[in-house]
Amino acid sequence: TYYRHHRYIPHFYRYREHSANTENLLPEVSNPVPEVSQPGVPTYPEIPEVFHPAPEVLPPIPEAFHPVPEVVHPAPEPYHPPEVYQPVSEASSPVNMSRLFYGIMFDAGSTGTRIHIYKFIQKDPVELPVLDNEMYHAVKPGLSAYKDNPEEGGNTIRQLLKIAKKTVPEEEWRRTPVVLKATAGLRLLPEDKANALLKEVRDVFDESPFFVPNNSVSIMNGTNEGILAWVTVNFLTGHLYSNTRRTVGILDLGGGSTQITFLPKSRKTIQSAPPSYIARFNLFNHTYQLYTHSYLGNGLYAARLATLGALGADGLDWKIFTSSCLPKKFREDVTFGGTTYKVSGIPDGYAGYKLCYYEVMKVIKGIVHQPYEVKGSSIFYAFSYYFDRAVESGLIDGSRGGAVEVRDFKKRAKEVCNKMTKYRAISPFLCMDMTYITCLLKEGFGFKDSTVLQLAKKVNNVETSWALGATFDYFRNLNIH
Ligand SMILES: O=c1ccn([C@@H]2O[C@H](COP(=O)(O)OP(=O)(O)O)[C@@H](O)[C@H]2O)c(=O)[nH]1
Repeated sequence: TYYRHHRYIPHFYRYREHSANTENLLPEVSNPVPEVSQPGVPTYPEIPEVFHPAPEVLPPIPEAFHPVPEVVHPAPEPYHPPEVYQPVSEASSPVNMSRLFYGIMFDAGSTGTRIHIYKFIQKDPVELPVLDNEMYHAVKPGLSAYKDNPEEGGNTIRQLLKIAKKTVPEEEWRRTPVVLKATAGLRLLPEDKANALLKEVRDVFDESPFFVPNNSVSIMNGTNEGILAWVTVNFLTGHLYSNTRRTVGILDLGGGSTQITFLPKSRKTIQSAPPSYIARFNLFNHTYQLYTHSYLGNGLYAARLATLGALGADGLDWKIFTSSCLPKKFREDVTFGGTTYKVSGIPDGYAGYKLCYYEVMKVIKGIVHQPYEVKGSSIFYAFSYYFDRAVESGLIDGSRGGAVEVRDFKKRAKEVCNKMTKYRAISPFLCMDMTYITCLLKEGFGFKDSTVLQLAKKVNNVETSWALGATFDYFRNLNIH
């Protein structure tokens, strides 16, 4: 929680290694295009194909395929080991003849920097390549907090790279790409400050032993952020394996921005959307046309400040920003994106759900577009702060996640706001956050009370984040347009 920023020393707050289970199997590579290798540029096994037109009736699964129902189905053609693979030395190979490769993706978010180290295995010749596991690690605060001290920001990256060096075997370092993509935190900074941070990261990458591709450090645009999270979740849930139109939508609530992405079923959704909200990308012989939008300034932490009237305000040294969403006696300095604000409840005023709802409406009304189809029956996966707040408020169990209806958020928001003292210890912002989430879902996107949201932090043991999709995009250009 950022309001305790002054106690933050950048530190590792999560460390885990987990193996993706067999549902993360990547099906076989089809027709690998031999790559012309360029000096200094390592070559990789192709990210195997995750999209095959599914035959109408599935023939029995041959032994060569892991028998994972729904996720893997036999490819229509016999398997030919791709020719582009580099021989992998025995030392780096768990079993003889196995080929493995790694990808390192940094997520420089507004509230934290995370490293994802993905390990893919290509077993030869009868086994399929699998996404074997993800090493995930995070530090707080995010890079933007170092806007006036980029060197220190660079040190957080250096720290995380140490984990990469421990995770990736030394003989793989040289051909393991390291990429960083920044999201809302850097988008919200003045260009010169953001560029100084990016340059610092580039220098840190350059001094590392990993492969630093061209353009490996950048600010990602909101459209790509939405699409790549959609790719991750649909891959991990097995929806990219068959040629059905069945996919799941995603709702991502970050600190600075929020994304909604889904595959529209109805033409009207596409026709009635602002043209920039429709994006296309190619995934293995198929062009997907998605509804996607990222609302900059509508992430949870940016929305708090907007609700308080503090975002972009002047007189920050002396102004105190108040809200009826906060406990009356609450008073604290809060920091977001390296700027500190004085915030308080209304000591002799009213607090509670109704007033709070009215306040947060300002941040949403007329800003968030309601897609035509969202009232329909698509399944949406909601993660990031949707998940965190649902856990904090007791809506779901943190280790298992679960499905909730939009009306559950509303019910819990009312309870939290009308019993603020009870929830004060969990977070003084819980009422504001829960009310904002309710308002965003209902008044913003236009979800019905009965819409079911699948809340997840991980799917099949892999973080639900755009980072895996971005790694696919790196290895195999998805050609987002
Ligand atoms: O692999 C990840 C990446 C992010 N998050 C969560 O997603 C939110 C990230 O918001 P971020 O700081 O990235 O905001 P943005 O910059 O996207 O607005 C926080 O709840 C993180 O804990 C996560 O759970 N796993």
